[in-house]
Amino acid sequence: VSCAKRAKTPNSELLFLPFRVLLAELEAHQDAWPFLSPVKLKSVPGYRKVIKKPMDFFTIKEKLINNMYLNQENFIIDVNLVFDNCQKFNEDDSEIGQAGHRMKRFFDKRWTELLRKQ
Ligand SMILES: Cc1nnc(-c2cnn(C)c2N)n1CCCn1ccnc1
Repeated sequence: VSCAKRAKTPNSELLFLPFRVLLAELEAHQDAWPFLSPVKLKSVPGYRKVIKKPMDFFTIKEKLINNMYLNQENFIIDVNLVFDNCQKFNEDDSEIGQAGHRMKRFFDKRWTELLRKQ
């Protein structure tokens, strides 16, 4: 059975509700623009070579909707992959690099607030 089917129970929907809320907040953030959709590998020289596992907010949302996150850990790993890729490919003082640092700080803050509430 594919993971999508196995995780289709209602409580998993409930379990992942905070992630959908959190992801919506990330997407609505003013500094989210570099991360909203997959990097166009054909038009960004070097990206495919340097970044082994590209990730973006749209892809994360697709995986969430298709129940492909079997636990909280995998969701966090993908979100952090977005920011780690950004830091790897962009200088800290670049536009995109700065956006990535601000987004990571925002995510870390909201994630700990969410955890404390549970
Ligand atoms: C995310 C991310 N990390 N690096 C890039 C990127 C894309 N082109 N160049 C030269 C980069 N350093 N991106 C994607 C940024 C996507 N973007 C750029 C303008 N609007 C969205």
